[in-house]
Formats: sequence, structure tokens, C-alpha cells
Amino acid sequence: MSLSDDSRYLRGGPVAQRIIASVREDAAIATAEGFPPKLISITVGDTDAVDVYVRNQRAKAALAGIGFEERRFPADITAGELEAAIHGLNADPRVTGIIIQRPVPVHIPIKTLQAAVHPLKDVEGMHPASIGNIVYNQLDLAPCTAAASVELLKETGLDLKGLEVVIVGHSEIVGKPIAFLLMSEGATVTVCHHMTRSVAAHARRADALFVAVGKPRLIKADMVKPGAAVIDIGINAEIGPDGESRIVGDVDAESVKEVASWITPVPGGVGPITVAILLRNTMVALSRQRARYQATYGGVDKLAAE
Ligand SMILES: NC(=O)C1=CN([C@@H]2O[C@H](COP(=O)(O)OP(=O)(O)OC[C@H]3O[C@@H](n4cnc5c(N)ncnc54)[C@H](OP(=O)(O)O)[C@@H]3O)[C@@H](O)[C@H]2O)C=CC1
Ligand SMILES: Nc1nc(=O)c2c([nH]1)NC[C@@H]1CN(c3ccc(C(=O)N[C@@H](CCC(=O)O)C(=O)O)cc3)C=[N+]21
Repeated sequence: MSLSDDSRYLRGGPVAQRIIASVREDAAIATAEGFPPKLISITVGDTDAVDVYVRNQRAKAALAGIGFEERRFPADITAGELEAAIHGLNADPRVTGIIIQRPVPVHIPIKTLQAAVHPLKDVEGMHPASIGNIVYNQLDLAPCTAAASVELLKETGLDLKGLEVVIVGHSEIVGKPIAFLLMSEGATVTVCHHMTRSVAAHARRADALFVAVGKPRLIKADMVKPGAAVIDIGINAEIGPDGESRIVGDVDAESVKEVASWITPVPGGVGPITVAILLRNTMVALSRQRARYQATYGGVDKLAAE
């Protein structure tokens, strides 16, 4: 079966387009009302997966009518200098959203940076004060990749209640938030990581398998239950047989697609939806800022008019 007509591929493009079309309408209205959205991306050092992400953020933000700027910092910058830069962006009323690209160099504690972003401008929900929302089933601004992965699983039409889900990878930005989002939907969730005794034994039980590790072809056909849905989140750059650089996921798609009922392609699966949800989150953050502005200054306008 050819890749293009195989219905087992869960494609992210159409879902992303739907989300971006709606964001575009919201952004146009907000801009006309005097609140133009503007997202700032902070990159420290150089990582392939970040480059791909930022390139697509820039392109899709332009499409959606959201202002976008990348601030790149060298890998040897200090945590203090970065915090100062973030405080500057917090104080700038033209900036409505801030995303800190991960990973950052090891000498910089990521949690300190995440905590430096004003919670109202935190478009990934990663501030320590925001991340807890998903524990309380408040899901309107969740980490983008986690939300994107769950969105793609829903495209299968599977009933998430009681579904046996296994997640491989437990990072703060992907694996852990996916677990919370799926628990909110009633799924039964197992989370594997590098200390798990047998990832294969767990993975083989899964009706839905999420993989976010960063290792090409980690998941092979014999680790997948026949009929399962496989959501491949990995973004790895490697040199293909033609000598050109290409992007591959964490799943050996060639073999796994013979066993699974659904599989997400890489590229073209979770990635495009992640970008779309980042833009949607940017609008959610903006509307929270507007609500705060109204609550603080709305009465002043009213008084002045009286
Ligand atoms: N498509 C998208 O939108 C996105 C894609 N990504 C991609 O997803 C991948 C993961 O990203 P991220 O979560 O940030 O990465 P991290 O490196 O932060 O986390 C990787 C996770 O994999 C676990 N792990 C490592 N080796 C194994 C193994 N052999 N078996 C089981 N678990 C293992 C680690 O466990 P431990 O901590 O215990 O070592 C860790 O929890 C990357 O390829 C990244 O580029 C990331 C974000 C968005
Ligand atoms: N704070 C933070 N949040 C993240 O969510 C985050 C991060 N840091 N660091 C890097 C990883 C990686 N990541 C990607 C998202 C979309 C694509 C994407 O658009 N992928 C297209 C690629 C298409 C192309 O090749 O241009 C696709 O898969 O089809 C790629 C990678 C988010 N990450």
C-alpha cells in the first residue's frame, strides 16, 4: 500500500489547518480591537529539532496573523542574563507570549527560566504555577506537544475511557503532560522511561502507544499489539540513504505499520499540530491578559465616562 493512500496514517496536516483557521479569525478580531498577539521564541544554543520547530512557528504565525520574533542566545550565556532578558519581555506590553525552546545547555536550570516567564505570557503552560492546571483537569492551555498527541489519538475515534495507554518517555514537556491529559479523559496510563525493566513488555499491552524518547527506530513491530494506535512524537534529524538530511521519528514505521491499525507519520503527524496548538495557546494567553486588563483598568474608563 502506498504511503499517500494508506488510511492507517494519522495525518496532522488537516487537524492543524482547522486549528490555524480558527486562530486566524481570533487573531484578526483581537488585532482590530487593539490587542495584536505577538509571540517571542527564545533559543539557547543549537538543536536540530528546535530549528525545525522555530522555522514552522515563524511560517504558521505569519499565516495566522500572529506577530513572531526569535531571540537566539549563545550556548555559553549565563542563567542570570537569560532571566534578565525574560524579565524585559515580561515588562514589554507588545509581547503577549513567550516560549523557551528546550533543551537549554546543562548549566542553565530550565525550571528557573520557566519560572521567570510571567504566567500570563506562558504559552506552553510550563510555569510551575501553570503546569498544575492539568492535574486539576483544567485543559484549555496545556503543553502543546502533549495536547497535539492526544488530539491525533482522538482522530482514530477510539473511546479513551478505560483505554490501555502506554507512554514511552516521561519528560516534563511531553511524556508527563500526556499522562495527565489522558487520565483526565479516563484512560488507564502506564509511563515507561529508561529505568523501566522491559519497555517491550509494557508496549505490547497498549491499545494506544505514545513514544517520545528521541531515538530513531526504538519501537519495532514486535513491541506493538496488533490493531494498536501508535503516536510517534520523536523528531530526529539523520542522514538518509541519499546522503540528504531528513527527519525521522522514534518508531520503525516501515515494520510497525504492518501491525498497527493507526500510525502517525514523521514528518506530517504530531509536529504540525504542535505548532497549531502553540498558536492557539498564544490566543488563550492573550485573552487572559485582556481579561486581567479589563479587571484592572475597565472601571477607570467607566469612571472617566461618568
Ligand atoms: N513532535 C513534536 O511536536 C515534538 C517532538 N519532540 C521530540 O520528542 C522526543 C523526546 O523529546 P523530550 O521529551 O523533550 O526529550 P527528553 O530527552 O527530555 O526525554 C526523553 C525521555 O525518554 C526516556 N528514555 C530515554 N531512553 C529511553 C529508552 N531506551 N527507553 C525508554 N525511555 C527512554 C528518558 O527517560 P529518563 O529521563 O529516565 O532518562 C526521558 O524521559 C525528541 O525526539 C524531541 O525532538 C519533542 C517535543 C515536541
Ligand atoms: N519548549 C519546547 N516545546 C516544544 O514543544 C519543543 C521544544 N521546546 N523543543 C524542540 C521540540 C521539537 N518540537 C517540534 C515541533 C514541531 C515540529 C514540526 O513542525 N514538525 C514538522 C516538520 C516538517 C518540516 O520538516 O518542516 C512535521 O513533523 O511534520 C518539529 C519539532 C517541539 N519541541
